Amino acid sequence: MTAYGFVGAGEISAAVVEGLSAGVAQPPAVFLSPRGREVGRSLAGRFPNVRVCASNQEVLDRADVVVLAVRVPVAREVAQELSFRPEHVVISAIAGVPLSSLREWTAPAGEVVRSIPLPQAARRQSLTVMYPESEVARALFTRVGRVLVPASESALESFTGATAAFSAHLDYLATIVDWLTGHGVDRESATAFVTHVFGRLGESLLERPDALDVMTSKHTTPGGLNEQFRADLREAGVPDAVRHALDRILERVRG
Ligand SMILES: NC(=O)C1=CN([C@@H]2O[C@H](COP(=O)(O)OP(=O)(O)OC[C@H]3O[C@@H](n4cnc5c(N)ncnc54)[C@H](OP(=O)(O)O)[C@@H]3O)[C@@H](O)[C@H]2O)C=CC1
Repeated sequence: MTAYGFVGAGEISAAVVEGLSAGVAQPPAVFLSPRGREVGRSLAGRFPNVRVCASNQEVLDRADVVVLAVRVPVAREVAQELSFRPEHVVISAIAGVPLSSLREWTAPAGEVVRSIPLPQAARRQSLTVMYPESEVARALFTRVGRVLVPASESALESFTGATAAFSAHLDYLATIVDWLTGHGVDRESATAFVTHVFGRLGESLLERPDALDVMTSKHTTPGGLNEQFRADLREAGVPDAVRHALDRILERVRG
């Protein structure tokens, strides 16, 4: 069975490793780099298939499939210090580092793939965007959810841009909670209501491919309250602000 190595044992590696291991009858062998000691120790303590190596190079020596999951500023230095082999398949989770750089840093590795695994990998519910198509990367990410391969590297970068919207989305929900608490509702009830309503809305969106259009029109009765609220936000320039902010993220992602 394929052995997986992870250089960078932080939040996203922990999610993928948990998805590969938790409750799996025959989990693959997983080798972790020594940095991020807390995460590594915890994963190795929970899962017998997981081992923390003495060095980043040991990870490469033990695994043919190597996931790079360090932060952008250290990525070049970390990769260039290592000796890759032609048999290595390198799967980068690092946002904003193009395939051309990754190939240069990891030569003579045989295959290099970019990916955007999601934290839901821990529950095997990631929808991992990856590029280019790769049987080996697909096999890894299918173990922790589903896979989406866009038409180009540039499209993968657009998906990276979209991931920047998570926090603002949660902030929008927190604004509604705050507004409720300023209008006669205690914080606990406000939070319970908002997380319930929008959590269930999220579940409904997953049910069918056209759900976004269908749900939007279902919740926009002509002359109704939702229509008025949406029109107010549009008039205030919210969609344009979202597009502009995403454009700025994409510029940053593309360096
Ligand atoms: N979090 C997410 O949802 C997603 C993250 N990504 C990408 O994955 C990458 C990692 O993100 P994330 O997991 O959140 O970051 P974290 O900061 O949680 O993890 C990064 C890990 O890299 C370790 N590290 C630092 N220097 C080295 C080194 N020289 N050798 C080996 N390991 C090192 C850190 O160790 P220490 O703690 O000791 O500093 C830390 O454990 C980023 O590039 C990010 O863009 C991609 C998709 C989703």
